Amino acid sequence: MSILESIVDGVREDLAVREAAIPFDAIKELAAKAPAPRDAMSALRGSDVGVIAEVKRRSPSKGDLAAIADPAALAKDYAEAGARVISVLTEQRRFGGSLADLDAVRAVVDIPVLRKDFIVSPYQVHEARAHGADLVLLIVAALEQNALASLLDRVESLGMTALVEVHTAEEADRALEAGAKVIGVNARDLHTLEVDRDVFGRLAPGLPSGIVKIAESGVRGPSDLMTYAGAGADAVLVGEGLVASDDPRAALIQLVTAGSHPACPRPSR
Ligand SMILES: O=C(O)c1ccccc1NCC(=O)[C@H](O)[C@H](O)COP(=O)(O)O
Repeated sequence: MSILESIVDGVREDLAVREAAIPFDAIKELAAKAPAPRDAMSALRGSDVGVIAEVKRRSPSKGDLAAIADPAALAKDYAEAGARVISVLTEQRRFGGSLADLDAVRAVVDIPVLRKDFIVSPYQVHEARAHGADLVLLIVAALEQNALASLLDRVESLGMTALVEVHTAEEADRALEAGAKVIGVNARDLHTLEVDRDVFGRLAPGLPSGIVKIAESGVRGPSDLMTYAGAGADAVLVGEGLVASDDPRAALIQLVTAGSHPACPRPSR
């Protein structure tokens, strides 16, 4: 069993517990009552290369990264430092996240918030909305094609944006076939955990110009952002490079400054 399959097994078990506590119809109702989602597409399509800053405590590849006792304070720092979007890992077993983290972040920032999890059920989409998420991650490698297309439709029907994650050319074709508008190319292979920063440069030229292109994983500083920008990234998604630094706010300011520097290649549309 690959690491991704084992994560998804745990996610399904935890989901069954939550669904027993709050049935599907009830979570749908809560989602319908939530304030309207923010416009994530506009946030991601800036004239500079943007940064999606992640709240990430630990990971299967690296173990503990940062304690993050106060996710709201970190999110405020991120927003003030110029993040375009905040990503909140809500998976509990491997990443130490929770929906409470999402609530805490949502309560203190006005920019779009991404629920980063292993979404395999419509329930989790409504749950994300009920907790104030504006975007939801859909990982192609974790989903059959029909499920991917129907979850994507559901995300959009709730006014949210789907960040559809791929790692191979075949997955990119599946994302496009499903109707993805925002595609994240993850440098990390979720089956082996190997990080290959060249994957974005190989896949991005094959994506249509209208697609918002996000480079995910492996950004440790401004030069990685510049490399992804040169390969056509609209934005980069950064976890470890921020949370494991001595000063996440300062580390993010460096990235945001690099993304808006005149020497930084601009997103082409
Ligand atoms: O980070 C991991 O080890 C990991 C393992 C298995 C599935 C997903 C994983 N990470 C999720 C992500 O995609 C990253 O949190 C995100 O792209 C940021 O990556 P990084 O900047 O390298 O922390």
